[in-house]
Amino acid sequence: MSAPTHFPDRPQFSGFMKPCCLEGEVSHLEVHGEIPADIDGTFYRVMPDPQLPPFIQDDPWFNGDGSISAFRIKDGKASFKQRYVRTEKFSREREAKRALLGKYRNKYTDAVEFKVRSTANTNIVHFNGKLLALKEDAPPYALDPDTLETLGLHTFEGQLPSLTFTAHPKFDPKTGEMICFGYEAKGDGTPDVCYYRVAPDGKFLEVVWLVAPVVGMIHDFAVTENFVLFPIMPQVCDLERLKQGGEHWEWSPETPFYVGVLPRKGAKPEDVKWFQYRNSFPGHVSNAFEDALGNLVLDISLSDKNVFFWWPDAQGNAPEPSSIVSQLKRFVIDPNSSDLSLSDPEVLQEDNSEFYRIDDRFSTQSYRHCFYDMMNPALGTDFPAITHQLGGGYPLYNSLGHLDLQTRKVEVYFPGPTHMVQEPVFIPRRGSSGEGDGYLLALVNNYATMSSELHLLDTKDFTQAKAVVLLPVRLRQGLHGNWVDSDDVKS
Ligand SMILES: C=Cc1ccc(O)c(OC)c1
Ligand SMILES: [Fe+2]
Repeated sequence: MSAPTHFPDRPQFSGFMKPCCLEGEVSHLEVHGEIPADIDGTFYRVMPDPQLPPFIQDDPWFNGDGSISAFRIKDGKASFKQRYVRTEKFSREREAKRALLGKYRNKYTDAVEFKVRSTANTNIVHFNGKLLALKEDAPPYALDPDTLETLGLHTFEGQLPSLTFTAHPKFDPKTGEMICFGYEAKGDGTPDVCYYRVAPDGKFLEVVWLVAPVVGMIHDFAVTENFVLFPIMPQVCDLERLKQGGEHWEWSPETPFYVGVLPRKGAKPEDVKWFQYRNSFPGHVSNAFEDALGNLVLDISLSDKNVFFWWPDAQGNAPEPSSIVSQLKRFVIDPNSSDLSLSDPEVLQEDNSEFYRIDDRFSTQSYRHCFYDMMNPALGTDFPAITHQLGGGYPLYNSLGHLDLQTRKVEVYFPGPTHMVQEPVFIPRRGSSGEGDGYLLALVNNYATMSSELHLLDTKDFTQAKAVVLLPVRLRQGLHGNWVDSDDVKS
């Protein structure tokens, strides 16, 4: 197998999606407008960014090496640092000067044998003094929050019982506990789900092993005060297909959307209930909580179509990417019900939206404010001017939304006609405990300058930016990130 010397001429490697391959620091970023003086912390985010050209055909965006960006904000100023996670894959490929890892989550296509295949490219969370770089097929990699240096694979001093760790752990704001799971937890193609809770000091509190009704992707999940919910996408894995060098995932139009419901504490494996709804694609969770009647309220992105269109069904069918719409929907689930079919959810917001973020101090609790990415072409995006630079392989969003779940009013921030937004983070206003009172910060792709920007909004004045911070470089589309306040680091 000869190693390619350049990235392929495909949308996911072109235009704004051309790999960046950059590590470094900028000590003073250019600020337009004003960064409020009370903001003091770091915005960490991760993007898949292949260090070397893949040797397999049409490698999806999701298979790139995890590159961590850290934006430090203090005293109205912003600095920037970026470093790759030194995964086993990254380090061995750097040494070999060529790609060695094959297809997304298919070890049978690798050029060498890996102990851990993680690309650490999906989320970056702060826990117990460390950053954890997450990919749902492996344990976390731990990083130093200041230097972004990789400390190594993190198995919680050997307590981690699962081969896998979700990219979407949840944090209980009252207890500081981290609630997690892994799926395909006993290896590729296994239906085993491992649920676990970790105390703020890193000690495992509880482990429960479950068996899922289908080996499907469980990308995000939801937690309430007394329950956890596991939404399974109808993207299914088959070990024989993997062994033949095929894709890890295949869209299954016959498979329902399952939601597993398990008591959060003290559950036995047989306590899990698998509710089901008609075939649809569950995306990211906004939040979940228990209502006055003890029902579980699950606010989640839902699409009628296969959002991961690059993994088609067995016949090769996939939707036209521009036809895919996801909406924020609300399922109400009675955990004691013996009827396992879910009623139609309520549409909370009509727009095509994803990447919901909340005031995390209200995670697992009843909440009022939801912030998100949305796509509304009528806002004025100049598509003819930017289409050749968009790249592709993922849905795009041109604006930020704020939904008030009490009044159902929506506010929209449109960053400009040549811009697309990445996932935002919410920053509480210092000294204020009011839900949603603070700032929203998002990385923005500017296709006119072919560089990246941070846009900072005050949630009290949502429709215009308080500050726009310019980066001298382009950061390609990323996944998830989190705000780590300086207060949270000290305590
Ligand atoms: C957005 C979802 C998602 C799901 C699985 C992945 O491996 C991933 O990698 C970046 C992203
Ligand atoms: Fe995600």
